[in-house]
Amino acid sequence: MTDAIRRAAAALALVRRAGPLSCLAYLALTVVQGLLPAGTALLLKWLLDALQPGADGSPEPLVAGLAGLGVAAAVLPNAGEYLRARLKRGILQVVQDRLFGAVNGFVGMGRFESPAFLDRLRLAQQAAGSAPDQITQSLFGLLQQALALAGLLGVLFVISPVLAALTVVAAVPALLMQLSLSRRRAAVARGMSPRNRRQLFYQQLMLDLRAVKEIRLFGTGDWLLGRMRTETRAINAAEERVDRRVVLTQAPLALLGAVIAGGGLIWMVRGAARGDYSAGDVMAFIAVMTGVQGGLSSVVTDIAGCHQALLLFGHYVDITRLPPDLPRGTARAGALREAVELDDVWFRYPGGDWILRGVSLRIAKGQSLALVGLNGAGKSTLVKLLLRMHDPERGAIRWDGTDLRELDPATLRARVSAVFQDFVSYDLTAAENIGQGDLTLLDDHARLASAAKEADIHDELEALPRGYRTLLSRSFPDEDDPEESEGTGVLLSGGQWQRLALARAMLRSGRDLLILDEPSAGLDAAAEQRVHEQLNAYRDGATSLLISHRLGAVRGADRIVVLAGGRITESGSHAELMAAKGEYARLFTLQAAGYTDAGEVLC
Ligand SMILES: Nc1ncnc2c1ncn2[C@@H]1O[C@H](COP(=O)(O)OP(=O)(O)OP(=O)(O)O)[C@@H](O)[C@H]1O
Repeated sequence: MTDAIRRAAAALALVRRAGPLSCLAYLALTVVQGLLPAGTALLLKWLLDALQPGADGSPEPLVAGLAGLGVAAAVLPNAGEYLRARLKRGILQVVQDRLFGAVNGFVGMGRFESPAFLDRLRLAQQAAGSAPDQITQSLFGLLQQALALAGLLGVLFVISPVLAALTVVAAVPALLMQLSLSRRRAAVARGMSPRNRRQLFYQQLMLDLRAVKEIRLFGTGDWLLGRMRTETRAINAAEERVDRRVVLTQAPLALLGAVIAGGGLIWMVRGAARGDYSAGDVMAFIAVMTGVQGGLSSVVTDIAGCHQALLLFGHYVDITRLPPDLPRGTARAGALREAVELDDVWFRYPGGDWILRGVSLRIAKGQSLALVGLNGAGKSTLVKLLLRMHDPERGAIRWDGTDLRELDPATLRARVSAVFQDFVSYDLTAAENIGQGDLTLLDDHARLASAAKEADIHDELEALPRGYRTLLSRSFPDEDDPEESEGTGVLLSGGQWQRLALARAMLRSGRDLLILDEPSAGLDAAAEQRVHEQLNAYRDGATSLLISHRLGAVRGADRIVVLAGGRITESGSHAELMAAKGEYARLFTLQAAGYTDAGEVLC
């Protein structure tokens, strides 16, 4: 209950923040609308009593009053709808800002790799879009209905206290039933969240340009459609079960209401025949009963809607109030003076086996270090730890002797530049794609072009239809030319994207540490050679970590380390490792033999 109050308070605070004036106006409208039914019933009773033979007083003012209330009843809902829509837009803006602000505030990436968290995030996103409006509507609706009911029950109480009491008592089971149903609905929404996300995944996959080719070639479209249908059917079946329960429980409750209303009318008519009630009383009773029945069912629906929205809204509130995923240090990472060191680092993903089992490694300032190892050895994981996307479970990583956990992560990351193996191809212009590396240089064409030159992609970008302003996507119309229905965007090749990602890293040149995770994957032989020449020149004297399966590219590094079985198993220069005849020498010889054989065949 306290949770519900806390969430309702949070939702109302949001509504007030989204539009204080609209909120006040909506409240005033709600109160006036709430008082309308009782006012109408009273005026009706007085009018009928005034029309009785021998009654004194003129009916005209009462007719005018009734007409006035009729106009108000017709006009006010429209004004209310306008205010509600206005509030809804404001609320949406605030909640989206807060939700995505909270998500962007996570230090690491562990939460994004947790299915349970992703389910909560989806529910929070859903709640952010609809719950505050639903809560406002149902809370204000409740206020309006409560006022209307209080007024109507007051009128009914004056006519017959017994009928008033019976009507209130009959509402209690309906209320309890609705609360239990809304709890069930929220549980279904929670239970269906993984299915909803999978359904969305299949939908997006079928629409994703990157997936279209494989789907066509492998003929997996119908299979994906079938999977999407299975999820949709399961979601529908769960919702259908709740809906059926709603209908089955509501029918007897409606019958109970009808019995009370019908019985009450018989009672009133008989009473009127005995002269206990006036014609105005009977008329007012009919108006009151109609209003009370409708009002009670609205109250019950509003409470249920509000309860359900509050349960859903809980996910939003929880996400926006989550504690930091990783402790956030406050010390500023200074310019690297000596080394970045991994000291007996152990790491595993939640529920998994150890990936790193006591890795100790020193990347000295000015040193170019290469890290090699088989697929799945943990090289990219080590990079994630260096950038503090995760914390080691045991051991520590130190930046000039300071544990990364003590550093402000933003200042640490500002000192590093990196190309990830799974870099992102943004649906943005070429300039913006490079500019993601340093947003302060987004409009500095000279710097963007110089980074592109270092990554050997400048000429190709310059040759695009709009040069650096060309949109690198076929998913959106060009913002500069929205009328062009065919779109003016261009798609780059895999190797061109790879070099663009490298340019993004190069824009951050001059940082203290450069991390290159497979920077030449997908490049043609000539481009690979040019890129590595550039990189070698760039890495000379700079502190860098290069990960590559192309051992020809790593041989020039000052030091090469081999990661195997979660540990550093070999370390030295290319010549030293070859002389040691260990795993590195085996892999290098294997690769070199492949080239030699090819050469021999060609010759
Ligand atoms: N988010 C994750 N959750 C669970 N396991 C993961 C996650 N990311 C990676 N792994 C696992 O950790 C291991 C190391 O993966 P990692 O990507 O670090 O290897 P790698 O050495 O970079 O491999 P490759 O040479 O193929 O790029 C793999 O077994 C992988 O399945």
